[in-house]
Amino acid sequence: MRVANFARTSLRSAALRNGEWAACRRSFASASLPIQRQGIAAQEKPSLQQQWQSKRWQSGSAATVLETARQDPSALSQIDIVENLDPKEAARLDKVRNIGIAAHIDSGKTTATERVLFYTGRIKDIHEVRGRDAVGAKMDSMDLEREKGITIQSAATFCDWTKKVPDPITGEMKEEKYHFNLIDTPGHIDFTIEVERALRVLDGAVMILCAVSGVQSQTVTVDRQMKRYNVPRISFVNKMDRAGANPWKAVDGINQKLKIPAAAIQVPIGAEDKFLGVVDLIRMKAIYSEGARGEIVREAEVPADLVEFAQEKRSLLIETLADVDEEIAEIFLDEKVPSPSEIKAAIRRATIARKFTPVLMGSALADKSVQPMLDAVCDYLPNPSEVENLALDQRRAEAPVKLVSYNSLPFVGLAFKLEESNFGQLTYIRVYQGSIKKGQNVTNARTGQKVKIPRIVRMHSNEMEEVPEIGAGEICAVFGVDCASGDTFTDGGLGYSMSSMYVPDAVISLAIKPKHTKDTPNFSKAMSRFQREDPTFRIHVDEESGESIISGMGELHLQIYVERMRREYNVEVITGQPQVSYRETIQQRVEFDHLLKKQTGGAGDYARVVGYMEPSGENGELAENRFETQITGGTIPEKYLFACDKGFQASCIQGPMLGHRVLGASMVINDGATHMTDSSENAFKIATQGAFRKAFLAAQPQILEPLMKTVITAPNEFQGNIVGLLNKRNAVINDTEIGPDEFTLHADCSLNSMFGFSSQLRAASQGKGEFSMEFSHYAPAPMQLQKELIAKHEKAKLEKSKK
Ligand SMILES: Nc1nc2c(ncn2[C@@H]2O[C@H](COP(=O)(O)OP(=O)(O)OP(=O)(O)O)[C@@H](O)[C@H]2O)c(=O)[nH]1
Repeated sequence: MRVANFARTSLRSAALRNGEWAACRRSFASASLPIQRQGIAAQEKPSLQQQWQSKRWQSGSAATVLETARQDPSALSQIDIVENLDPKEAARLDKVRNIGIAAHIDSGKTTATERVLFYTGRIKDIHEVRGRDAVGAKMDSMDLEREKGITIQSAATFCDWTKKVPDPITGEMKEEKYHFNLIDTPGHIDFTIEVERALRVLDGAVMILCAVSGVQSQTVTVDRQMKRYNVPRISFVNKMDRAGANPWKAVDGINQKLKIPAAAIQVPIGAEDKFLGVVDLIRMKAIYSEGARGEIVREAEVPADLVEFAQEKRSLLIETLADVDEEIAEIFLDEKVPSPSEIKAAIRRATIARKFTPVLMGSALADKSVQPMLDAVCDYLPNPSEVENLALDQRRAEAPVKLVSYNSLPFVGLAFKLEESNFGQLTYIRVYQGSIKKGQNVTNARTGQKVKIPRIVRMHSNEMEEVPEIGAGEICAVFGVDCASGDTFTDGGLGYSMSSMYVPDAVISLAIKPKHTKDTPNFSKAMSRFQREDPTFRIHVDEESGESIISGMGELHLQIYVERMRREYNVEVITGQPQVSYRETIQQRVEFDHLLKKQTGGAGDYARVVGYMEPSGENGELAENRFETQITGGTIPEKYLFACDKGFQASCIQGPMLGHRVLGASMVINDGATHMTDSSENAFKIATQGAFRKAFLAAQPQILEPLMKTVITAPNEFQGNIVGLLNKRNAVINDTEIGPDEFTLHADCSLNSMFGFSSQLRAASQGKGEFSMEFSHYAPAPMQLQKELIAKHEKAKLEKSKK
């Protein structure tokens, strides 16, 4: 990395000698400014933009610019608008930050958010998670969250932060007001969809780490999610007051485990119960949080005994930045020391480009050093105009178009979360372009339906504040809009749609029914609400047993819904044992020629389908199910082929072996026959299902089970016991890190073997071990298990047929 930078730097030096440095620097700065969302590779300067720029210089008129944007928004970039079009709009956006707080379980996300709300004047008092006053933190508004001390649903809020900045000329302190839209997310993997949808719509994130544990299993998951949505982040090492706190372990973890260049921009003053504050390495100032709740921020000289250490860490910060930022590399190579403003600008550029994360530290619980973290949000995370968001223009063959956070452009927003409230469905919307007003008509891009927005609110946890309008780049919630999570709304005929969030597969299921039949209507109501709100929670009726089966991300996920049913809908339920969600697949190609022919008087059924089934992936890899038709000569008309596709999709939902979903199967229909009077869409659907079943069972079928990435941390003395537990479960241990006190073990375990593991781990580690599990992939289940599952399934079918 550094070698590459050296090469670039010498080019840069040549440019400098030729007096081109200023131009070169401008073009570098603007090319690296916007970050790209939705996974489309960043372009340097699109030609359309260049065309547009020349247009801008020719016309020089704001009205023409706006008209061009309306006719062809793809010809504009955020930089053009923000820097050149409307200074007022640019100034508004410059002070907006849409941020999420995400981290491993129990790192202190909710505790830190509570301080943010207090220091920004949003709440009057601080209440703790599981605090003695039994009030609970503001963002954990659900009773269950307060009782269990865990966050279950993400909660949105907004607040204004007044940052004090020195005037560059006079040096006098002046105030700058920033507006934050903030989402606190759950840490537990079972509620991971909440993190997915928050990160999908946020522009930046604060990744919290524990000062004792550093990078933990869920930190790795959250890191993956941030990378999925190209979200830049700052890192905050919390719990500096805890015994054994060591922020450098977290910094190393980010560099080594998450592979993100990271450097501390602060060093701690004191540690554990003597933790007093931090040294700001950029300005070389000590910052203390004082007053009853740390509300007084006092700056002082760096304590003498810390000067040398702080200098050392400052040099390390500059060195790390030189690796990821060309301007600092240049200064570094010239053996000069960059100024504080040069360091800050480099951190901002590199963070927004996702090449670097600055690391801050503090203790939310001890009310220490939270305010500098808020300043860092303003300094280093992007404003909405610095993030490139794309939509697909459905009227122009889904051509990607840039959305511009500019109020006067047509409205485009994404519904990222639904919630049932006393006043009807509440839909959370991120406004990407244009503004949205109360009473305005908007169109749902998926359904084409036009809806009127009767009410707009800003959410503050479970409270809401009604507003008449929300501008571009903001987050709000609206009432009375019937839609699905992930729908795009636009002004009239804009025809744009945005990509939705990633929804992981359910891995666990259980049979459920109301205890008393009188509760059935409420049971159904609750089920349909939970399904609408949470795309990872699903319900279906098992055709063979007739039971309702709910499925989700883990035991806790399903338990929470069972509990919510009791509390919120007054429905007691009976549940079966949690079951693993298996998958069924095939291993070889099989041809079929299936005829459905029924003549029972009157109109009969006739359909013949010919083709083959084979694994849909190559070289034994699993791929999505695929249906294809290769009919020549019209032996099966188009409308019947459509019915065949439906038959295929239905067969994939309940596989022929266990009734679990099918994965990795491909079906091709290349011939067939119809009958003048007896053929129908239904006949072709049933014929395809019949062909599927026969061919599937002949194609070396196999049952797949979910394998879970499992991470266990425990004190070193229990390592033997825990490895023993894993061996009994045939787990594959991939890695073990041994620290001075604790070890961390990474293993792949089958979900089936992990039932009851938490109590056994507790027993094997005197309650000191922790583990987390996340779905990794599907793999063939052991032969013996496959046989047992099939036998059990056949037995259940037989018993049902006897009834
Ligand atoms: N010692 C210490 N404890 C802390 C600190 N911050 C939070 N805690 C404690 O850690 C526990 C978890 O805190 P939360 O704020 O609920 O953590 P979270 O990350 O929001 O938790 P989930 O959303 O459930 O993953 C609580 O008991 C807090 O009091 C800190 O700075 N120091």
